[in-house]
Order: sequence, then structure tokens, then C-alpha cells
Amino acid sequence: MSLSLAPVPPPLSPSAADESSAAMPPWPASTRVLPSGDLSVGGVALARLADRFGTPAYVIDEQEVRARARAWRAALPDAEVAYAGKAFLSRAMVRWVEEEGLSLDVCSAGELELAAHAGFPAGRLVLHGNAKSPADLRTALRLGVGRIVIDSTGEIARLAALIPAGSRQRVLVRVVPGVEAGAHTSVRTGVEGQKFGVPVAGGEAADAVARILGQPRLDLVGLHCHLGSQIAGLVPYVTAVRRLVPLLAEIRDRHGVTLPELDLGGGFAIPYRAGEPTVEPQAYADRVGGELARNCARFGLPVPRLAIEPGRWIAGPAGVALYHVLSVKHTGDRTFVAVDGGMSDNPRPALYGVRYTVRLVGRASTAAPRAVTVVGRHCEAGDILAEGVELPSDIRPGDLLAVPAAGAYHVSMASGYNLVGRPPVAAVRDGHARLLVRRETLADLRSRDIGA
Ligand SMILES: Cc1ncc(COP(=O)(O)O)c(C=O)c1O
Ligand SMILES: N[C@@H](CCCC[NH3+])C(=O)O
Repeated sequence: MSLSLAPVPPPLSPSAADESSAAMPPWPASTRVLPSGDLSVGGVALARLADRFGTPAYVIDEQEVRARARAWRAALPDAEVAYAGKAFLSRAMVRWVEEEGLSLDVCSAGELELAAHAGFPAGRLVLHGNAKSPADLRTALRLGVGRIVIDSTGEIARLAALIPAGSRQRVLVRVVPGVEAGAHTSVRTGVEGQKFGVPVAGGEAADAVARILGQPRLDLVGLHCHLGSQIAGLVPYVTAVRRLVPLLAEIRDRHGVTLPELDLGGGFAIPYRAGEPTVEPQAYADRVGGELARNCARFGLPVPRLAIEPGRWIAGPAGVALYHVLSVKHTGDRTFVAVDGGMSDNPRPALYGVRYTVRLVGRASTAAPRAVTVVGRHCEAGDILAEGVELPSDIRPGDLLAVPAAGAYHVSMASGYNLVGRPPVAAVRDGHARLLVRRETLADLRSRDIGA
């Protein structure tokens, strides 16, 4: 029997004898519809997870993360695939990506320390940041990270000054190819006029390269760009290749240096609702890899080693957020279903207007669907998790709701707003669940305030 996991869930028959295995994006591939009407992920019923860990809570399917990491490695066996830890990081996550052979992109001393604590090989760490603090840089140098990505001309001498005489640090330089891509202006980083990188246009990037090459303690190994996030097509990456290979050729012609690496960043879109587009690793490998080879041949360059940095694509579809309904309010022509989380654990609808799928789990309902607004518990009207989603009209306080595609940029962007405490993260795999990150308690929150 096959039951669809579309955003408007079909009525589930409580008498259904079998589990359905027809998981569809945006749910993890292991998602099953149980006869009770509940869903299971990684072999564990979501209602059991809510009982055990409380709500709001985040569930991450370990096998989904691993499978998604492997998909990029299989499509690009010769490339460096660095998981962008900003999407979601925990010590278990660090171990999973390490075991799958990925590198790790980090952007603070905190992320560096977490990775080191989890035993991640320093040589596979890449440090990013438009404003790296002295502590970030010192931590990176102390750990011996593989690459530091220089983001601005001013950073060159600052970094070089921290490197002991006789040592060299491998670096890339982040350049801006002038490619507009990404789902929202806040995450479009491939264009001029935003804070990241050094523009190719106008020769700024070429000047930065010349300065780096003039620093004996810096070993420039390549160019980096990151175009933006939630990019649904391949054309922006192809355009970036067409703009960066000529820069590689210019560097060779001007300085006699052939840079061996080209990092094209991440940004690969995932579906948040059924039917939304994504990027397929093999299609990326064929199209972007092919473009790189052709452009290098045109300029007589050896093909540099490609690096990519997927974050959302690996973690996002592996995560499910769980909430209990606290109140249902009918007012005017709207129904507000308020849950026990909100913009403090998922700021994305408020920040970027992202639209999510929400599903009743834990019980079956044959009530007709009704369009509702799922809101959080925070003190502002913009604290909306999902607008215009259909839930059964008998939805009531105490019901359990699940939101898929919640694995990236939820927990990592969670805030302390209203002191509700950040949610826990539990991993599921093969019918077992384990806590990865515990809930932030009132005692945690109180202890930060020293009462002065
Ligand atoms: C430098 C860099 N690399 C990789 C990523 C990962 O992006 P995404 O999670 O969209 O793949 C980001 C964030 O957008 C980034 O800033
Ligand atoms: N935080 C953003 C993406 C930015 C990615 C980081 N460079 C999101 O939630 O979609």
C-alpha cells in the first residue's frame, strides 16, 4: 500500500494494516506511515520521540545524512566535498561526515573547537568568514587547519602576521564572480555590493591574489566562491566557472602560478514542500565538471581539483521538527494553530518568507482538511511557522505536528528569544533513537545571567 506524504496529507485510515513506505521529499527516505496514523523516521515513531524528548524537538535521520553525503562523493569522486557545518553541527554530525570521507567547512573558533573535540582531522577543515576574529584565526592555526579562505584584502597581512616564521598556511581567496543566485536577497553572495569576498570585476580579485602571492607565509592554492543558498538550477555554477577560469589563466600569465584548486561553494536547493526543485549531484557533476574541463582546455590550464561545500542539501532533508499544539484560535476568517516552538527554533519563515509543510502525526484523523496558520509562541505577530497549510479540522491542543526539511539552519540559528530554551536534537537510526544535543534548560538560561 502506498500513501503519499504530500503537504496536504491524504486521510489516513486508522484500520490500515500495513506501514506505507512511500516516503517522498521533503520527508526523509526512511519515513513510514504507521497504521496508527503516526509517522516513523529511521524506524522510530515520531510520537514516541516526542514522549521521550519532549517538544519542541528536532529529529535527525543519521542514514539520510550519510546517504546524502555519499551521493556527492559518488558523483564527484575526485573532488573535495566539504560539509558546511553552519547548516547543523554537533559532535555526532562531525563524526558522520568524517566517516563518509567529507571535509568540513567551519566559520568560527566555536565550530573549529567542536570539530576538533569530535576528532575531525584538522587537514580537512576549511575556515571561512568575512570577519574572522583573532581568536578564530589563532584557533585555526593552532589546530593546523587545511585551508583558510581569505575574504578581503585587509585580511591578508593580518593573517600572515599570525603565522610563525618558517611556517606556511594554505589559503584560498574568496572572489565574487558577479552571479546572481539564491532564494532571497539575504543569501545572495555571488554579486558585488554585499559583504563577502573580493570582486573579480574591476580587478580587485587579481590584486588580492598578487598581494597573497607576495606573502611568504601564505601558500595560495586556489580560488573560492560561494554564490548563495537555496539555488535550484545549475546555470549559476556554470556561469561562475566561465568567470573564474579566465582569472586562473590571468594569474598564470601574470605570476607564472597555476593554482591547483577551485572551490565553488555550496548553495544546493532542497524541497521544503512536495514538488519543489532540488539539485541532483550527478547532474551537477556532469554539467559543472564538463564546463570546467572545457574552459580549462580553452585556456590551456590543467583542470584544478574541484571543491564544493553543501550544507543544507546534506542536513536539511534529514531533519524533522516536532511540536505540540498549545492552542487553536478561530478569529475572523482565520484559524491559528499555536505550537510550543516558533521563530526561536525556526527563524526562516520570518527571515526569508520560506513556506513549510506541516503534518499531524501521532494520531489519525478523518476530519476534512482546513487551511490554517501555524504560529509559534513568541511575542510578535510575525512569528509564523507555516501559512495556509491544510490540517485536519479537528486539530486540537495536545496534538503533535511534524515539520520536514528541518535539518538545516533551524537548530544552528536557534535563538534565546523569550528565554524558552533551545530544543534538543535526537538522532534516529535502525529503530533506535539517541539524544545528540540536550534541551537548553531554565537552569542553563539562568546561569548565564550573573546577576550583577
Ligand atoms: C562559504 C559557504 N559555503 C557553503 C555554504 C553552504 O550553503 P548551503 O547550506 O546553502 O549549501 C555557505 C552558506 O550559504 C557558505 O557561506
Ligand atoms: N541561513 C540561511 C542560509 C544562509 C547560508 C549560510 N551562508 C537559511 O536558513 O536558508
